[in-house]
Amino acid sequence: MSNTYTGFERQFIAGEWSEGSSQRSVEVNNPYSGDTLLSIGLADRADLDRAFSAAEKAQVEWAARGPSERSAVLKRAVEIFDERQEEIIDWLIRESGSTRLKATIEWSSARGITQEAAGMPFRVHGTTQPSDIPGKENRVYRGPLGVVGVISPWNFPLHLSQRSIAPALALGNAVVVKPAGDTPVTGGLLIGKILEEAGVPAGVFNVVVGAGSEIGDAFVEHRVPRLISFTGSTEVGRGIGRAASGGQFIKNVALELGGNSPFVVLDDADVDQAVSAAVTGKFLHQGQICMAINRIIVDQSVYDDFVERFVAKVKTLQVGDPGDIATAVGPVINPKQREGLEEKIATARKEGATVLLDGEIHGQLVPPHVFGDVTPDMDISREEIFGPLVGIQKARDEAHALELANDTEYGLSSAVFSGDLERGVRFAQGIQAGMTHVNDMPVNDEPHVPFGGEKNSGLGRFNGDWAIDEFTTDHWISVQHTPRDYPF
Ligand SMILES: NC(=O)C1=CN([C@@H]2O[C@H](COP(=O)(O)OP(=O)(O)OC[C@H]3O[C@@H](n4cnc5c(N)ncnc54)[C@H](OP(=O)(O)O)[C@@H]3O)[C@@H](O)[C@H]2O)C=CC1
Ligand SMILES: O=C(O)c1ccc(O)c(O)c1
Repeated sequence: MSNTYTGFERQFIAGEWSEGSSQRSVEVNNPYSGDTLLSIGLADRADLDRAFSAAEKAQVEWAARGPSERSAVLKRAVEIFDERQEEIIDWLIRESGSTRLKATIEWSSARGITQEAAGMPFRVHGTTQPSDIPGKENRVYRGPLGVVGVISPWNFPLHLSQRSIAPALALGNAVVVKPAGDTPVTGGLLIGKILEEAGVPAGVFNVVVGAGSEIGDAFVEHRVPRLISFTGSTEVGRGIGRAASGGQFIKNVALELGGNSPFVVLDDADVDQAVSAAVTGKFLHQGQICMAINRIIVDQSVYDDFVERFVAKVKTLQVGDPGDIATAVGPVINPKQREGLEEKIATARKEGATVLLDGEIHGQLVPPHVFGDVTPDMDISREEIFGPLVGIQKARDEAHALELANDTEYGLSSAVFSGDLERGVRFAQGIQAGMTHVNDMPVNDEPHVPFGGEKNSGLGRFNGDWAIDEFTTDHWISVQHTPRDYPF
């Protein structure tokens, strides 16, 4: 393995590391120390055009390569993930404020989807279909879309880019990615270095670092991309969906948006196990996970016992330096997110929630806050928190717990604890969500199972066969073997 990667102050376009052409630049800061990690000149629309043109040109030859060739590049990328594990984890800690535990989980997730994608070139199947027309043979060819545009967020920047990039490339597409402004390295440029080292041809993979507000619309409305794969807020996702389907160049969208995950504890649950799952499912990455617990709903018969044990366990969490292996709760990503959490805390208090646990905020370190006697109409129940805060609601019975769980515009992940697994499954089937975990936390993702949401949590699914569906398309070709009789 060569020395650690350098030269992240540039765009990665057409296989070249080049200065951004925008007049604007962005400083990338360590959310914990405040240190400036790097400054990068942003991409402008001309850079964006160059990236999409390079991708469009390179994609044709890339798609024509045999499945083994495309697979080999992704297998090499997996080896590089292994060789550079500590370097990758260190960047996640410094750029996104990930604790060492979370950064290791994210490294593993991104490696895992890359490994899963390495097998995808051999899993693309066409079909033949019967025909009622004499002499006609119906063939359905499944092939790549062309160029895929990826827009990713700052919370799991490496994995939430790679889980679109790796399958798209494996299936013969080319990719242009726009990472979040807070995490241009782990959200895109680091992937560029890895894929460049792995042998991806020039132009097949491109990274444009630019403000969503400056090039976002141009990115989505561009003539070249056939799909926009977006992960981020529901608010921005709505606009992207409109622009992609309503612009001059219509294209598909895959939207993985906000969540409001309910964590339900039924009257026959193992309370100790439920408490352990709830603490990790809420406070991993300071709650900045789309699947993170957003509402805890506990049957009235075990409410007091759960609250006492939950608060006691949360008090033991170490808040501080994300590089310290003992730290459970690190910094939130930026001052804007911290200010939003301060507002949520004040609103919860004003709306009458009982403060069960709070603490002093220092810089971007927001200690866990727990509120009791929360009602479904409170802001802390209705909006995605995306931070280390949580409200606990009391359910009269199972039916009321399900009513509370579904009282949300979102439907991403969810969880239910019960001493009877099949009762838990029956309850899960009543939850309006893309994912539900029985006797586990809602924070789960595996590279071969469908990941995605319902309602305002988005459109589409990631991983495994679902990614193959997402990043390929069908072309029906009929072959008329014998002359056809026409009425005119
Ligand atoms: N479901 C999930 O996984 C996530 C949900 N969220 C939710 O979103 C909230 C805000 O987080 P935030 O990171 O600001 O999320 P955003 O949705 O604002 O940003 C996500 C990505 O979209 C880009 N973007 C922003 N505006 C546009 C646009 N008009 N066109 C194209 N791309 C655009 C951003 O670029 P840029 O960084 O340059 O603005 C970033 O790369 C969080 O508090 C949380 O509630 C956030 C992250 C992940
Ligand atoms: O959207 C998210 O926050 C998120 C985080 C981690 C994952 O593995 C994932 O699939 C999504």
